[in-house]
Amino acid sequence: MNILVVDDEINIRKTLSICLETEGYRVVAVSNFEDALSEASRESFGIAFVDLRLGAADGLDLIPDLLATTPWIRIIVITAYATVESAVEAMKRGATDYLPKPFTPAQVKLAVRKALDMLALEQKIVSLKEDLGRSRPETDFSSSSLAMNRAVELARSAAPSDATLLLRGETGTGKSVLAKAIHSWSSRAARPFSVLSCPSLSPELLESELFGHVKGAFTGAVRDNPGRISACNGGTIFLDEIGDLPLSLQPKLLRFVQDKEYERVGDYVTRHADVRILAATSMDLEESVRQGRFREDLYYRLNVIQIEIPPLRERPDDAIALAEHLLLFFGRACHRSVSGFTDEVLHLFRSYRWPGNVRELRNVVERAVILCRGKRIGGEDLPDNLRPSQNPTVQIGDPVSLEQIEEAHIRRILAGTRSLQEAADILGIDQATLWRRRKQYGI
Ligand SMILES: Nc1ncnc2c1ncn2[C@@H]1O[C@H](COP(=O)(O)OP(=O)(O)OP(=O)(O)O)[C@@H](O)[C@H]1O
Repeated sequence: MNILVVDDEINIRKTLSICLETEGYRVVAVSNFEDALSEASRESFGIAFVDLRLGAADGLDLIPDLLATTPWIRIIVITAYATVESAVEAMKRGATDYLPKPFTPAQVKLAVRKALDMLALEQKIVSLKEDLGRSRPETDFSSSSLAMNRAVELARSAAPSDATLLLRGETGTGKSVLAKAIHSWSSRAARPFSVLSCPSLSPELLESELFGHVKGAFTGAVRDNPGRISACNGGTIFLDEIGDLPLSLQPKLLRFVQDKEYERVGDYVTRHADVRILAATSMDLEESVRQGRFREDLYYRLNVIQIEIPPLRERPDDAIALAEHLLLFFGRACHRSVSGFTDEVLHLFRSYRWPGNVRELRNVVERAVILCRGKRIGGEDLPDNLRPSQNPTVQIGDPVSLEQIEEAHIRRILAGTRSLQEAADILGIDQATLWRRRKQYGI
């Protein structure tokens, strides 16, 4: 945790620095308004102690400027001229606490603790909101597959280090949930975890989302954006489908991975942030390196430890165990008392290729729970593509939308091909487009 101290009295700067550093915080102490803003634009601070009288300047004016640069910062105002009015005004402008001079080390520590508790609570609320929004079944990593157990073991052993990890596996195998678990098993667990999906944004937006931008950097940049890296200081960023990171952005990410340094778009100030990078890919990254679409030096930096999640079709017992786990969750969520699957369904689950892996299984179980009218889920509750003997309901010329034709076609091609690259080649689209279609149709 970095703490900024802004006070024109050298003794206060020294005392506060000593007091906070003995508690293990990194402190940057400055004497004036300009230095405070310049430090805040260079580094990410969690807390700032701001004196209300900074020579001729008014510390109150610094509060909105600091918050504009670092929206999550907790500002504790300190002054020898404590009045109710100045305290109220400071709070109105966004300060979180008020410390009258002279103060004791115990008061300082208490104020910091309060600010940190509040920060932690806010982060927890954000992550709980995300979980609620997704209403996700609990992740279940138990497996009877040797390869899957090896992957989870490796993830657990590598979690406490700061090493960059590359998670590999087909779409829907659980790379994102494993990345989140790795973060929760690391010492960064109490700090933010952020996910950025590389194919989901244009190169320009991806750069500004990740590294931030300054006001006026491009059309539409109406205010400063600190970026995910800055907001995640002390935490972890998960870069999904890293193979789709545009070539133009790769040197910037490489520099950040190596030196933890970067610049916001439209800015020349070099910033530093302590963020662990986890990356994932469902592509053949080595092929992308050979074709010059992915930098070799970045590939090696990201690939310090590689964790391979096997596809679901290679672990049929897991498909059954996960299906039962998901059935419990969706049964409860949909208020249905469905007790299990018929033997026919269990057989289909074991033999099906699961091109969309756990994501597809999850969708299949959720749909079946909603449609099921009996006690157990039967073949009639499954989508047609799981029952190869059945005639597909969607055929060219049927009165259906183009989307339905597209979905059925993609499903059939995926079921008959050995790799995503092969499927993409047959469909005549690139892997990023195929990835977006699979997300769209839940395959
Ligand atoms: N072990 C698991 N237990 C429970 N649910 C899981 C598990 N693994 C994956 N899922 C569920 O499957 C879905 C897909 O998982 P996830 O998004 O992590 O896959 P992914 O490999 O990152 O996919 P993509 O490459 O498309 O981003 C999610 O809904 C997730 O909750």
